[in-house]
Formats: sequence, structure tokens, C-alpha cells
Amino acid sequence: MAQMYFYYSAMNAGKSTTLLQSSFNYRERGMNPAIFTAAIDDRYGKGVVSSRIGLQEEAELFNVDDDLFQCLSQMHAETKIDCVLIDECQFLTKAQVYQLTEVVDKLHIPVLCYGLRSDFRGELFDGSRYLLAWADKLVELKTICHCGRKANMVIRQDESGKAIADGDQVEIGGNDRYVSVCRKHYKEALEG
Ligand SMILES: Nc1ncnc2c1ncn2[C@@H]1O[C@H](COP(=O)(O)OP(=O)(O)O)[C@@H](O)[C@H]1O
Ligand SMILES: Cc1cn([C@H]2C[C@H](O)[C@@H](COP(=O)(O)O)O2)c(=O)[nH]c1=O
Ligand SMILES: [Zn+2]
Repeated sequence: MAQMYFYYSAMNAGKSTTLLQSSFNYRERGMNPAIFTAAIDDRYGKGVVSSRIGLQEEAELFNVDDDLFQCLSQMHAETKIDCVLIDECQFLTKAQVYQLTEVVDKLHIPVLCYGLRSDFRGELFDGSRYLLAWADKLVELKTICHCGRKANMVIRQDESGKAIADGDQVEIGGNDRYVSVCRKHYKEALEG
């Protein structure tokens, strides 16, 4: 039976790498994965899933207004899709997470979503909120803080490296703007 998976972590934990490994795995068995990533995350150029380890693959883009059930139904009717892989799934809307559950329940295609659980303020992203609520399987991917503990929080830094407490939820960036840390060091960084 097809299921929906949410692979979540802080930044720099290997989410994109794991997605690209899954894609390779499907392809080497002669199957056809459909890969999507957020249009707003253009760090490596548009329409590509890219991991820090150097792997890359082309991807379809999702915008907040896209109906992913309609889009995937159409793609599946043209060429059979064996699984759906979504990177940066924290940027999905509530409606899109619902549409992806329809892909699982009506089209019987497994959907594997990869993304952040929480933002730099420790708040859930909308996509993550509904994936945590509706996914069949929740899988935590781990990265480590400078102290050796599991890093489950992310600090956003200013130009001088100081932790920022407030701001827009979405600000695209990489290791230059964000650092994954454990909860203890997250609190210490914000307390200054
Ligand atoms: N050259 C490298 N060789 C092996 N691992 C690397 C290399 N460069 C980065 N990494 C590791 O890759 C991981 C980040 O992978 P990535 O898929 O980009 O993460 P995420 O999508 O979760 O932000 C980190 O654990 C980092 O240490
Ligand atoms: C914590 C946090 C992150 N983002 C952005 C920054 C990146 O563009 C992505 C996450 O990238 P990953 O390495 O693939 O995990 O999300 C953001 O907009 N707001 C935040 O609070
Ligand atoms: Zn720590």
C-alpha cells in the first residue's frame, strides 16, 4: 500500500542527499520518480535538487498556487510515475499537503517529502505542520551541533554571525546564513 513519508531535520543533515539516493535507487530498478522542489529556493538555480555533497538532479518546481494532485494526475496519465519525491517540503501549503495525500490515496503512488521541521524562531513551517499531522511515516534525519548533541534547531545569523530572533519566516540561504544546533545552544545563542 502506498504511503506518505515525511523525512525531517534541521539544515545540513543530508535531506537532499537522501532524496537523490532514493531517486537513483528507483531509476536503477527501471522505475520513474517524479521530483519536485520549491520554486522560491533558487540557491542552486531553478529546477534542480542539489546536495552539499555535490549530487544534483533536475526537478519540477512547485509554487504556492499549484494543484499538485492535478499536476501529478496529468503527469501519471502521460507516463507512469512510481514515486513522488518533494524537496523543501516545509514550503508546501496546507492545501498542497492535502493534495499529496490524494496522490497516495487515489493514485496509489508513494510520496516522500523532505524538509525542515521548524524555522529559525522555533516555529513550525506550514508544510511541516500538516505533514507531521497527516503523513503515515515520520522519519528524523540527524545532524550534529558543535557540542556533539543532535542538532534539532536552526539559528539564522546576521552578517557578524549574531543569532537573529525575529524576521520573515522565509529567507533563502545556506551555511552562510544558517547554523544547525542543539536546543541548549540555540537558547544560549538567542540569549546572547
Ligand atoms: N564533500 C562532502 N563529502 C561528504 N559529505 C559532505 C560533503 N559536503 C557536505 N557533506 C555533508 O552533507 C550533508 C548535507 O547534505 P544536504 O543533502 O545538502 O543537506 P540538507 O538537504 O539536509 O540541508 C552534511 O552532513 C555535510 O556534512
Ligand atoms: C531555518 C530556515 C531556513 N529557511 C530556508 C533556508 C534554505 O533556503 C531552506 C532550507 O535548506 P536545506 O539546507 O535544504 O534544509 O530553508 C528559511 O527560509 N527560514 C528558516 O527559518
Ligand atoms: Zn550544542
